[in-house]
Amino acid sequence: MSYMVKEMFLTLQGEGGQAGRPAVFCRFAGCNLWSGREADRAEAICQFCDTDFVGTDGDGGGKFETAEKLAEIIAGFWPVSGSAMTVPGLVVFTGGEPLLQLDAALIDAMHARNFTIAVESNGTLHAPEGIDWLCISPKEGAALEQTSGTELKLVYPQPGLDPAKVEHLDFKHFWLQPMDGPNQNDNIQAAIRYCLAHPKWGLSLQTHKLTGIP
Ligand SMILES: C[S@@+](CC[C@H](N)C(=O)[O-])C[C@H]1O[C@@H](n2cnc3c(N)ncnc32)[C@H](O)[C@@H]1O
Ligand SMILES: Nc1nc2[nH]cc(C(=O)O)c2c(=O)[nH]1
Ligand code: SF4
Ligand SMILES: [Mg+2]
Repeated sequence: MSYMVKEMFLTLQGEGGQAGRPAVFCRFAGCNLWSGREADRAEAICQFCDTDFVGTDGDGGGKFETAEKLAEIIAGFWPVSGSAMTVPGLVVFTGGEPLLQLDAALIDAMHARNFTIAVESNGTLHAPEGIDWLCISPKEGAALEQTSGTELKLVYPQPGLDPAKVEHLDFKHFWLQPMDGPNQNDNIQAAIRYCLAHPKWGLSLQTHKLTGIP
C-alpha cells in the first residue's frame, strides 16, 4: 500500500507525557473528521483543528509507494544512525488521522530500524498492534472506538465532552490540553482549575508553540 504524507520533520514532541523528547514527526494527509478546507470547518465533526493536513506539499511530504521507502526516509531524519544509535529513535505518526494509513508493514519497518513508535489519534479507528506509545484524543460528536492506550489527551473544554465521561478508560496518563484559538487564555485557566480539583488529570501545554519550533 502507498502512503500520503503532508510533511515530515525532526522536532521535540511538544505535548503529553513525552514532551521535550526529540522525535521525527510524520504527518499523514487526510482526516475522517474534517476535510481540512476552511469552507467546511463549521460543518465538520471536529471544528477546532490547529493543523494543515491537506495534500502532500509540505516539507518532506509526498506519496510513498512502500513501507520500506517511507521508513527509510523517516530514519534519515534521525541525527544518529547505525552503531552510533545507542538508544532507539522516536517517530510520532500524526496527521490528519494517522490510523487511516498506518499499518503493520510500516510499524515493522520502523521497529526494524530501531525506532520507538508513537501515534497521535482521534480514537475513531482501532489501532493496529505494535504501537509503543498510543495517544488518543477524543472528539465530541465522534464515536470513540479505541478505548485503551498509553495516554488520553483531551482538548479542553469541549462542550458535551466532560472529562468525567472518559476518565474510567484504560490509559496510564490523563491530560487536559487547553484548546488553542480565540479563548486560549481562558481555556488554560479553566484546564488548570479542573486539574487542581480532579488530580487524575494533568495539564498538557503545547510547548512547541511556546518555543516557536514546529
Ligand atoms: C492535529 S491532531 C492529529 C492527530 C489526530 N487526528 C487527533 O486529533 O488526535 C494532533 C493533536 O492536536 C490536538 N489539537 C488539535 N487542534 C487543537 C487545538 N486547537 N488546541 C489544542 N489541541 C489541539 C488534537 O486533539 C491532537 O491531540
Ligand atoms: N512539536 C510538536 N509536537 C506535537 N505533538 C503533537 C503534534 C501534532 O500535531 O500531532 C505536534 C506538533 O505538531 N509539533
Ligand atoms: S481529528 Fe485531529 S486532525 Fe482531524 S480535524 Fe480533529 S484535530 Fe484535526
Ligand atoms: Mg500539531
